[in-house]
Amino acid sequence: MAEPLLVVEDLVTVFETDEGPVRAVDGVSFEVPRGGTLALVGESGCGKSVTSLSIMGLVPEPGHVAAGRILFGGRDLATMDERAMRALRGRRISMIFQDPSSSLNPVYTVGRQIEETLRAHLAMSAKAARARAIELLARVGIPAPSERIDAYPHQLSGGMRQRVMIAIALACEPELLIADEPTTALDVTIQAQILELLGALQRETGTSVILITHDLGVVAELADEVVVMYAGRVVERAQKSALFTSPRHPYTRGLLRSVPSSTAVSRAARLPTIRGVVPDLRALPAGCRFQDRCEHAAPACRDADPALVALTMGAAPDALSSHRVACVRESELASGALATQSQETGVV
Ligand SMILES: Nc1ncnc2c1ncn2[C@@H]1O[C@H](COP(=O)(O)OP(=O)(O)OP(=O)(O)O)[C@@H](O)[C@H]1O
Repeated sequence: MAEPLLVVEDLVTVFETDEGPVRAVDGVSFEVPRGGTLALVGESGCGKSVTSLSIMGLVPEPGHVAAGRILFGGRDLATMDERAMRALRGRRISMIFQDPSSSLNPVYTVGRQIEETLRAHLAMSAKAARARAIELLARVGIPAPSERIDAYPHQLSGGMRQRVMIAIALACEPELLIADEPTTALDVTIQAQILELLGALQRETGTSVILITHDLGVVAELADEVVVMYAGRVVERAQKSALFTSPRHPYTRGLLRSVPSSTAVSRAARLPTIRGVVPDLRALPAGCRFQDRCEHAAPACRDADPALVALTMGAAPDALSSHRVACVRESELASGALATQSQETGVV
């Protein structure tokens, strides 16, 4: 198998707060294949954004990467100094955020902002950068790009601003694009257009993508592999089709309970509400972090925080090595031993 572009290994990111340390990301591991799209999903506060900020070297104070490795092109980003990170950011790794209004500078034209990215990393002349910026605006579907290049962000719609952000992110043809809820701030028709654009650009450029989302419709549309996070940990990881057709962790089952199959996921399929609340990261229960919300919780679930392990039974052969789940009752659930209880009570 080809070497992955990015390997995140046992990543721990901690915020040192007045109430004590908060392990926002606690032993997270995954790989991003070249040209592939990995989705990070989970409820608000589970650590998706902190994971991506850790990769970018942008964890805000009082946070820091406390352990683990983030291997990219043979180098560990977790220990890289800020100067080296700055050379990578925007060049080899880019990020688009949820709200383009807060990422674009309101006092500069969009053209200037694209040109600055190009010139900072690619040693281009002003003239060449302007020509390339117009090309990029055209590529992301902005009409009349040679006029819009001189527009200020407030003169563009939200969807157009997000297209500009995508143009900036892809300006230097990065190997990895991190898209953090890229369509959440947009209305539904524009969301579909932006997703289509992201998919098309990815196919065209071969850029690897980490997609952070609450939206299972977005996952169904763009992801190859899915990492499900809960309270700072990965609870399940699988190829998209395996995850949608045979989710194994009770939390993933809960998230997907109203979703019949990957092909039938509607664009509006947001994460449904699961009873109970996410535990306070400063006062986690002993054992599995999901136990208080899990209908299958048993005394064994309090013994230890379950490790993420490859499935032992019932997985499609080609998914065996990649479908992993962190639940001590996984094989009972898979064998159907707990199915009756599940049918009686409704899943999670
Ligand atoms: N600046 C901060 N100070 C202290 N704790 C923080 C800070 N930022 C994040 N955290 C902690 O990290 C946890 C994970 O946050 P993160 O933003 O990664 O969640 P998320 O899954 O991306 O949520 P959302 O979908 O709402 O963006 C939070 O629940 C919080 O406990």
